[in-house]
Amino acid sequence: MPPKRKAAQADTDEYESQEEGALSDQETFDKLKQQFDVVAMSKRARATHAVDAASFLFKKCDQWDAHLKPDHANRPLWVDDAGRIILESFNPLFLEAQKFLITIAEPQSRVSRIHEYTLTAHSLFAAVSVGKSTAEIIKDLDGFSKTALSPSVVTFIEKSTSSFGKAKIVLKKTLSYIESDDPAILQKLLRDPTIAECRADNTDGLIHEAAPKIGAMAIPGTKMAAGANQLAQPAGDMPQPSDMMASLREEDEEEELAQVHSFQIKSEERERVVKRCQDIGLPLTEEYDMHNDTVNAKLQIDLKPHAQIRYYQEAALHKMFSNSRARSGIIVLPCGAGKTLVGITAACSVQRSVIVLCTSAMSVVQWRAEFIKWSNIDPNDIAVFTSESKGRFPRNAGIIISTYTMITSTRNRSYDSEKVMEFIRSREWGLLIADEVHVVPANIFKKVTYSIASHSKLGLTATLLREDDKIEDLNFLIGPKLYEANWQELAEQGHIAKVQCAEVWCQMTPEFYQEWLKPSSVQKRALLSIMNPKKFQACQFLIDYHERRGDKIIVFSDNVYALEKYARKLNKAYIYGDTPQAERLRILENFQHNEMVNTIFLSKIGDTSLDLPEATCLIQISSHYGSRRQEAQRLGRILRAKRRNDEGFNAFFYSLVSKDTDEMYYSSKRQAFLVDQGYAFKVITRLEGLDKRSDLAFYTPQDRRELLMDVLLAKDADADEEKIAGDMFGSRFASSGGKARKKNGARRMAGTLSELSGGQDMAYIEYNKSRNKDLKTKGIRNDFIRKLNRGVINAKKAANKG
Ligand SMILES: Nc1ncnc2c1ncn2[C@@H]1O[C@H](COP(=O)(O)OP(=O)(O)OP(=O)(O)O)[C@@H](O)[C@H]1O
Repeated sequence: MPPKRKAAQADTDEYESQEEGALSDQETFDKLKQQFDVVAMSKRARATHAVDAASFLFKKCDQWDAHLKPDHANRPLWVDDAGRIILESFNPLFLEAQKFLITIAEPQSRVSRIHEYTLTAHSLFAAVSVGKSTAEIIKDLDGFSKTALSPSVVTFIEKSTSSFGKAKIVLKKTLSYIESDDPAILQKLLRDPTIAECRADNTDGLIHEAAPKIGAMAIPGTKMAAGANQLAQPAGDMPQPSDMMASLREEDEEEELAQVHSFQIKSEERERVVKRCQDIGLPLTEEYDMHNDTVNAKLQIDLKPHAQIRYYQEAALHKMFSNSRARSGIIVLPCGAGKTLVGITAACSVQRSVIVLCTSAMSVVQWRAEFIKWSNIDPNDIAVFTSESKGRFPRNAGIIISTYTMITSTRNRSYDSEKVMEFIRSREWGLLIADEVHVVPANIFKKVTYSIASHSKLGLTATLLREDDKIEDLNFLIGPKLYEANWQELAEQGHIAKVQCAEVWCQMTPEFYQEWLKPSSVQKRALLSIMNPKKFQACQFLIDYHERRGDKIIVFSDNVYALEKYARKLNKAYIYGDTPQAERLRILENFQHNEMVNTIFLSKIGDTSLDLPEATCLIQISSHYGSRRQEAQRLGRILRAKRRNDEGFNAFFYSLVSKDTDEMYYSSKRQAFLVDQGYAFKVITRLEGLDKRSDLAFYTPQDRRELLMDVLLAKDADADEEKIAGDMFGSRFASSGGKARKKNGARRMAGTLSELSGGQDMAYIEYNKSRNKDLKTKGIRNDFIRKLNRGVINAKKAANKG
């Protein structure tokens, strides 16, 4: 038997001998998995020790005392027996250890001096998928660790990694197969009732065929690509002719004999199979050997010579493309760090048809423009599939950019849309790029993977965060997390802006707090906290301050009642779900180009559905509940600031909270992710000079009383979070009782109070006209800006047509 087969046989024997005790192995694996689930541990701890939720994290770890290595001070890691890893960022070996940990573990928290990681089955799965062997992982982890690794950690690593890579999920002519070079593995899988149920045919046998050859590759835009030829083996190491013939013959023999075995599964059951395989400890890899794909046409695309990808983009792409194959998975980079270019480079590496899915039609336009900016693709080869444009590409290979909604919504599909969908369904795609993948609900993504037969998938996101624990699903639907960048590091290097985060505590005024303390509905209390006059003044004060500094400011309010009140009173333009498209565009374009429009107010429509221009200051006045994802996403709006490389430049992120109300609790919950990314939230309890400003709104007791009356007269529904029609992403965390606002429905009675009290509120009347209308009627004053805006609109129209 030739060596390779012998090895395969040995593997099988080993596997089968393990299988004799399969039940206990499985049990051990499950137990270990449970043991290593820190989230579940913390939930359990909370349930059993209701007093506090954190002390269990600081329990004494016996093994640390017993096995502290003599030179522990030089080593940067603590690894406890549950797989939690603490990394000292001040240790000389920090950078090396960090590089290693990013590959094998999940970053949990990266505050300035101490970073925390966790070993999970997924992270180890990802580590092996990028070429780390079990022995290497254990050796390096032990090498960096101050103590000897506990046996449970070693067993967990061994168990999680040993079965990895034994079976793959592959696509052939748009059909899905489970493939392995060891038939025993497939037989074992087929003995599992869930997997057997998902099999596409009823036969017992397997399909046998010759194994494909493996090629070599370089990622475009990297140094390696630039000198790919020179990187071939140096002449001294080249085998001599006689050796070469012998090795070629050997290769030939192996090629003749190397076989792969497979069985077909139902495409619609793909996720179930992937999940089941993971659960039984035989995770499937999804790899695409594009260089040997002779079925799908090659796409003519390469990066333009000026495109030089940055080191972290290259690191992320290497995780995807080592081994000359494309491996499916998720790349996590902060907003503004250049996820689009990562996606485009991946497309240039795969060089087969690509489908890109975005969350909004605006992003579709952006992606198209970026493809043209960074690559030499013929623009005709890029088709856009949105409600306005139903393009297909003319040649055999091309790119389609669309939205999740277009691909998944089946209701009222037009004839043209159905034709494009047929076009998409009937072909194989080399790469599926899923943008903003963390906001896509799992059921939507399941529909996507069912409609689109893609050989590889790349998920792009800034945060793998969801409040509903559904993030795990992405592991089955796309693949493991391949790379996650360190936000602070990128900020230090000027790739994203440095941000000063502050929580501003606003005292409730006595009259507002008195009402707040009364037994009233949750909604009323929420409105009282948001409309607290001191908060209003703080907002006005900060806007003034930052406008004077030349900042562009976005004020976020999830509550539309407050949004309108604040924006109108301060004479600023605002956008919420019901703002017509043309008005939205006009406001955003003015914000971008018009020096007179430096502040805009946005509802949560700004989180996912708008292409927001760059801002340098964010102020949150109301945010429902503790969504860490939304907080991170909003911070991302200012990370792109172009002035980030100016000496001492900082962007600003303020959260205004009414003191001693529920807002304080939610605010700290929301900050958790950013704190873990190393952002320090300063608490500002007093804004210097605010009390002396008689020009601020609600300065007089009379004004404040009138505002209070107004709030008390408001309906409870006014406190509900906005629900945005057709927004499949943003509404996941909406309050269940929230009702969609009808178009122009809930406009509150302007000037009610003056009418009720019989008094005249001059200030209120003066500012009560909407700045939105102002922008519309007066239009844009500056000729240059007008031209520019016309250009932008025309370009967008042209892009949509294309
Ligand atoms: N390697 C690079 N060289 C030069 N410019 C780059 C590079 N990578 C990204 N950029 C630029 O950085 C900016 C931000 O990139 P991009 O919009 O892709 O970020 P992002 O991570 O997708 O952000 P968001 O999540 O906010 O959409 C863009 O102007 C882009 O052209």
